[in-house]
Amino acid sequence: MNKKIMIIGMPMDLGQMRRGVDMGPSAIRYAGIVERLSSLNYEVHDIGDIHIGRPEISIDQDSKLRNLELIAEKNELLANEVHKAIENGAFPLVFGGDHSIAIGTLAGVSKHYENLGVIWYDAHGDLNTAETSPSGNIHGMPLAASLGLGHPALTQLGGYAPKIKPENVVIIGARALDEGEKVLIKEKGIKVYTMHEIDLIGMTKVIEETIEHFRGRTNHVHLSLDLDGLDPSDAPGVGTPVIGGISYRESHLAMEMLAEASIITSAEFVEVNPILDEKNKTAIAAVALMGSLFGEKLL
Ligand SMILES: NC(=[NH2+])NCCC[C@H](N)C(=O)O
Ligand SMILES: [Mn+2]
Ligand SMILES: [Mn+2]
Repeated sequence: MNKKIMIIGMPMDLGQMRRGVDMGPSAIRYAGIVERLSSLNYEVHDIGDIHIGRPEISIDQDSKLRNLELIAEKNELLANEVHKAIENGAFPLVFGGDHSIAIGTLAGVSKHYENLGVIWYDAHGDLNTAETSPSGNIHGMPLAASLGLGHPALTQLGGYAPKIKPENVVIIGARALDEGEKVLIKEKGIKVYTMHEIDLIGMTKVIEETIEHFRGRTNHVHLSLDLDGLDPSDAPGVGTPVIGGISYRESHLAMEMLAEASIITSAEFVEVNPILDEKNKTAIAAVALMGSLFGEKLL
């Protein structure tokens, strides 16, 4: 694994309606991420947070694409930082913020790799567009936008689209999909491990198959880990919890197996909301998972 890590905080909360997710990057830092990765002999650079400057009163109450312009503008800044990190030979590690930031992260990463793979670890598909979204919240749209579907302000971020191809995407942990998302998954043939498959074959097989899926296709895989992919009992500090999720243990194993395969070349950990959390439990879980992703072992 790349021994140089660039941490980028993205305190975005405009992609959804619940306050507090802008404090996610602080909560993750408070849980000791820099010390954790440094102790694994990484050279860790923390560039701090991208400036979001959220207005106190949401300007866009009834939109089908709430806060579109601001989200696009701020994600452009994130894309530039992610791009710079890779240019400097570092592994970009982004802390959210709501999941709309994946639009910026992927715009920065995919510039470098023609066949970027993506693991979308999430209770949700985040495959909505303005037409299919039940909420108008852009954090439910980043995977669609990165595939080139949706409003041009999102799909054309960085000046090109699409960022990724449907055959290079693997969704893990899905258990809450909107009707339009189900149609899209079938239409595009996106590989999805729902909770049903995880229960049935186990996380070991799910990750083995995922690694196998990327082998020969690409050497660069981005991990977009939404903490709501985990069960709310293990990660209560998220804005859109869904019961019946992946356990902390299964997630830990998944990260260890990905570390062993050394296929992950960029990552983001999103949707940590310390206001909704219990004693920073969700950020602490995120930090432990990152430890495993970067090769931490007990013995
Ligand atoms: N990144 C997330 N937590 N997304 C939740 C999305 C929920 C729902 N599918 C929506 O579009 O509003
Ligand atoms: Mn989610
Ligand atoms: Mn998500």
